[in-house]
Formats: sequence, structure tokens, C-alpha cells
Amino acid sequence: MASDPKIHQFEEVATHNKTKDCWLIISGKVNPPSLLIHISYLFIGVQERNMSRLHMKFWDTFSLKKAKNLKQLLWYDYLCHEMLLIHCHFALVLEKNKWFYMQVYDVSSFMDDHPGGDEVLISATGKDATNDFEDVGHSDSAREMMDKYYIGDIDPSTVPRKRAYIPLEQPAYNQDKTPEFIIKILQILVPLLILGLAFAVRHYTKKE
Ligand code: HEM
Repeated sequence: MASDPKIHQFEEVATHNKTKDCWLIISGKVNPPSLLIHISYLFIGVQERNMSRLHMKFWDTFSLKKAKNLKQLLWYDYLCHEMLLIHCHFALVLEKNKWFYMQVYDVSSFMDDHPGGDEVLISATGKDATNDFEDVGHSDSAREMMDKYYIGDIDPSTVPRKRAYIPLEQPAYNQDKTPEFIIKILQILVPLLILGLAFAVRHYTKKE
């Protein structure tokens, strides 16, 4: 591990994107299993009022031993549920807003030795590479190696938010020039012309 880990700005980290100077941003603190556990507490422990493991723990510690009467027991029970609810809520809010710190790794000295090659590492610079890292399914020993390259955390406020998808502007659709429009006009004009012609023919033949 680097001797003096510090808080880095995202912009600064993104500039280290070469073979000889490569920094990666990988978050190790929030992973899908931990998020799943939070959500399961929310549904099993709180909503359904079934006791999740954590709830059982709270219940054992606070309720059974300390409650002197039924009212207190029920109050402790209520507190257990509320604590879980708050816990789950904060976990989800933190995850959603990326308030968990992401770690920065200087892998410049590892480029030649990385079993996946140096190109993948360079392509993972300038962004949160957590998903890229996780998608490969790195082993535990690979995760342990990371400590060696850790140089600090990212200031979460400097991480750009995911860009909203802005659909490309379509060129204005000029209905008048399409063949369908001309066909529609003809569908009205042709019967009118035939009708006019019929009247004209009748008019002249009558005179004769
Ligand atoms: C500090 C960061 C990293 C370390 C220490 C690291 C370490 C390793 C190690 C030890 C392996 C061998 C397989 C294993 O033990 O899992 C490996 C394989 C690999 N890594 Fe990384 N890696 C890092 C970051 C990344 C990133 C960000 C990517 C993707 C963009 C990546 C892509 C790969 C690929 C494609 C393989 C080859 C997998 C295979 O052939 O099965 N690695 N890495």
C-alpha cells in the first residue's frame, strides 16, 4: 500500500491514463451482495414483520432481557423495526448518491504483469471501473493484490454524474413533400376532376 493515501479529485485521476502512468478507480466498499442484504432486511425484516437475522439479534439484546412488561416489549419491538428501516433507507440513499468512497489504484508498475493485459487497464481509466473489474470475476488473490497499488480515495463530489440520455434531434419532418401526402391530395382531386368533367360533358351535350 502507498505510504500516504489521500483524497483525489476525479479530474486529476483521469489524467493518469497511459501505460507508464495508469490510475484506476475501483469501489470496493459497496458490492452487490451487501446491497442485496440491505434490501432483504427491508422486505423480510420490516415489511413482512418476519424476523430477519438482524432483527432477531436486536430482539435478543434489547427486548427479552430488558423489557419489564408487555408495553415495553412492544416498544422495543417497534424500535427494532424502525432501526432496520432507517438502516436500509440510509444504505440505499448512500448507494444511490455514490457517497461511499471509491478507491484509487496506481497500477503503473503492474501493467506488464497484469494477466488480462495492459490495454484493458488503460481502457478502464477516467471512469468508475468497478463494473469492469467485477465483470471479469477477479479472484480473491487478485483482490488482495490491490492493497499494494492503493493510493487513496476519490472525493465523491468530484465524480461526474451519469450523463442523462439526450435523444438526437430529428430533422423537422416536412409532411408536404412526402409521396403519401401527394397521393392523399390526388385521392381528393381526382374524383373532383372526374365529377367536374362529368358536369361539363353533361352541360355541353344538353345544349347540343
Ligand atoms: C488493481 C486492479 C487490478 C488487479 C490487481 C488485477 C489483477 C488481476 C489478476 C491477478 C488476474 C488473474 C486472474 C485472477 O486472479 O483473477 C487478472 C485477470 C484479468 N483482469 Fe485484472 N486486475 C485489476 C484490474 C482490472 C480491470 C480494471 C480490468 C478490466 C477492465 C481487468 C481485467 C482483467 C482481465 C480481462 C483478466 C483476464 C481474465 C481471464 O483471462 O480469465 N483487471 N487481473
